[in-house]
Amino acid sequence: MNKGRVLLGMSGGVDSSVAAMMLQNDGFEVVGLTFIFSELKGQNEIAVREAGKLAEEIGIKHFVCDLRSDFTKAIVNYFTQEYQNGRTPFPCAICNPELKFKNLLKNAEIYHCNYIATGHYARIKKHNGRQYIFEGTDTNKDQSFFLWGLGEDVLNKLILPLGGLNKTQTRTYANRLGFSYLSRKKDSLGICFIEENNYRKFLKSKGLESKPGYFVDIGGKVLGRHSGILNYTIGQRRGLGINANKPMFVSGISAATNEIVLSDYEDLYKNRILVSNMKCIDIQEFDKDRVFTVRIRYRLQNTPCKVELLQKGQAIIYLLEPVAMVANGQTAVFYDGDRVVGGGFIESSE
Ligand SMILES: Nc1ncnc2c1ncn2[C@@H]1O[C@H](COP(=O)(O)OP(=O)(O)OP(=O)(O)O)[C@@H](O)[C@H]1O
Repeated sequence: MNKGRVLLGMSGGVDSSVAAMMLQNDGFEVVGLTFIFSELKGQNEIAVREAGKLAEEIGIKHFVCDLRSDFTKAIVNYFTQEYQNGRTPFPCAICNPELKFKNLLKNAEIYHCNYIATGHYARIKKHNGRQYIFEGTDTNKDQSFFLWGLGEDVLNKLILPLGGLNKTQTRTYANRLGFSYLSRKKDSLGICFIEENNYRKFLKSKGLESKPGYFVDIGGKVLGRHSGILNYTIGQRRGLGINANKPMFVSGISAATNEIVLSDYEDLYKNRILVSNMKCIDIQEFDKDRVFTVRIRYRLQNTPCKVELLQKGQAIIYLLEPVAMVANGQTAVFYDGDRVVGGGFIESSE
């Protein structure tokens, strides 16, 4: 049975490769598309070559789309700017809606595909008649956190074949179909456009200077010298080079004064977070008395909260239990159980 044509984002990795085979076995005509996002040469060549190889082996068409100049403008510039402003960027939250999925939709028209697909570990389901992202069933691998910015234009066409699998099942699937070389591939880690995950070296290569300044305590008292705000992250304890008689943590970064605020761990706990650029499927859901949960980093647990919408896409999150490690520039993603209801970018916290 032919279920229609689906355009699948193929990175050459095991997840999108298995997604291709699952879709094909499910009766879809699969068309593969590999984006070239970054200037990381070796990585692009591997992605294009590996995806092309699999496409040939399973008999599907495969195309390549060069997005390097858009990626530099939208993602690399945002990334460096955020660090310069003392914030901690989260590039996937911009890349997914603005580049990856937008261009999957655009190319789906070009290649006459009815659907789009990726190998993300998340599910798509209807709730009150509208499509939403839900957590993947494998909580360890769940990638719903990366997909909060997708609108209904994307969700109405998107298929996520791996949402109900765990990573072992994905590898077993590849093995079973005779693609054991795929099952041995390592997971991609860190930021895809940065070599060896060394973001400091990357920022330096983009001309960002580390300007030394002062470590201060919460009251503004000078505690020592730091090597430049680019070199520190919220919650950091190691490598501060401070002689204090108790553990000290980075609790604030100020680009305006070029200061890093150090404090006790308890001072990292926040009760309120201001977010901007909120996106959601149904704004009516955000009744300020309703309890959601919020996640403020990929690997952190969800915390119960209430959300008050403000003007111009801003909102205040009232955390029902205080949370540590809140970094400006990162994303806050709201859940109702395992359903993603929306998200936004963290502006400040107290
Ligand atoms: N360069 C790319 N071109 C097209 N699609 C991509 C590309 N990179 C990632 N994707 C799509 O986004 C999904 C999630 O990307 P992510 O970077 O998280 O990869 P991953 O979990 O390592 O998956 P994979 O094993 O397929 O590389 C991939 O499964 C794939 O469908």
